[in-house]
Formats: sequence, structure tokens, C-alpha cells
Amino acid sequence: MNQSKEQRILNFVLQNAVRGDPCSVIDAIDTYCSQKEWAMNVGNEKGLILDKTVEEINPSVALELGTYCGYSAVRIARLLKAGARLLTVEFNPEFAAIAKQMIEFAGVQDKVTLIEGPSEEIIPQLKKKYEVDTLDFVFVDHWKDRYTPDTILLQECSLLRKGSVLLADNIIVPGAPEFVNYIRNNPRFQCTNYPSHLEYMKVQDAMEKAVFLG
Ligand SMILES: Nc1ncc2ncn(CCCCCNC(=O)c3cc(-c4ccc(F)cc4)cc(O)c3O)c2n1
Ligand SMILES: [Mg+2]
Repeated sequence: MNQSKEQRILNFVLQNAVRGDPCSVIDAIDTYCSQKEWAMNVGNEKGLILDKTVEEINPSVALELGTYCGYSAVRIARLLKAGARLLTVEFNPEFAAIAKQMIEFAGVQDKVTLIEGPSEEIIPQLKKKYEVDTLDFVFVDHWKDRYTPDTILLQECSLLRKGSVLLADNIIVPGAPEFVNYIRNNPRFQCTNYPSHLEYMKVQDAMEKAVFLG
């Protein structure tokens, strides 16, 4: 049975990155996906915006929606302080299996809890099953039409506190127009737009940061 693109990306990392070195894993994925096969990792340009946001917040508890191959989970986890943790949600079992191996190879597995399932099912479980009180940071990078309902769900589940930060990928491509309308017109969020480019392409994209005001 021929390999998936995601398996080829993982194999390239296993052969070209250094075990336990998250930066070498990030670089290997970016090299493969810019030179061989495009893939929907956040990439290095938007990845720097992600890095700066994570460093600014220095979260104790972070959530990622849409793990894919684990590229942004490794990017986020490598910046977390001792004792801090990232919960990342992926509903595609093949992608989750790749991401698990990617996270372990990078050596950040102690900081990352990979949860398999749809966000709409997992979010309501975070408090009781995953012992979350509130979230300091949420990276939103899953189905673009789930951005709004899941932002509402996070509020309904009392998972956001004054100062919680959401960072959403793909505001332009594929786009999340309903989310942009919702979040920018919601007085409970303070929004900032970060123009950038679609990963590995010269196409315009952007990220949106939204601070929950409580
Ligand atoms: N509910 C739920 N819960 C949990 C989940 N886990 C996964 N999913 C499903 C998410 C499926 C992948 C989401 N990501 C994207 O679709 C995406 C696409 C592009 C892109 C594609 C083609 C182009 F031509 C241009 C741009 C670029 C990006 O950066 C993207 O992030 C879940 N859903
Ligand atoms: Mg994305």
C-alpha cells in the first residue's frame, strides 16, 4: 500500500532531523514541504508569529485545535516552561499517529497531550477528564467552519479567563470569514490581525489574535 504524504514527511524527519532537537524537526518539515510536497503546517513565517505570541504569554496550559503532523505542537511545546503543558486535538487517526511519532522524536512528549477526537466532543471534556481549569492560550487551526462554534463552546465551558489569548490560522486562505465577523464584533474580545503568507507559498494569508476580556 503506498505511503501517505504525512508518512513521507515523518520519514524525512526521522532521516534528516536530530532526535530530541525540536528545531531540527521544525526545519526538516519546512525543508520537505517547501521543496518536495506542500502540506498544511503553519510553516516558518506564520510560525514566527506563533512563537512570539507563545513567548509573550508564556502559557501554563495551552490548547491546539488541529494537530495534523504535529509541526505546530512541536513549535509551541519547545517554548513552554517546565511544568507547562499543551493539549492538542486531532480527529484524523492517521494524522494523530504521525503526530505522536513526530512529537516523541522531537523530545517534547512530556509537555504534550495528544487527544484524538473532534474538538466539539473534546472541549467539553477538558475540565473533568483532562483536569484543565482555564486555558492561557489556544491555537485555532482546525476546520475553518468550526472556529466560531468552538470559540463559543470554549466560553460556554468556562475555559477562558480574562486575558486568555486565541490565535487563529488561515484568516484569508482557506479563510474563516464568519469567525472574523464574530470575533471582531464581539466586545468581549480585543482583536489584532497579523498579515502573513500561506505556508510555503507567495499567497497572502493572515493570523488573528483575540484576547478574551472576561
Ligand atoms: N472539528 C475538528 N476537531 C478536530 C480536528 N482535527 C482536525 N480537524 C479537521 C481539520 C482539517 C485541517 C484543517 N486545516 C486546514 O484545512 C488548512 C488548509 C489549508 C489550505 C489547504 C489548501 C489550500 F489550497 C490552501 C490552504 C492551510 C492551512 O493552514 C490549514 O490549516 C478537526 N476538526
Ligand atoms: Mg492552518
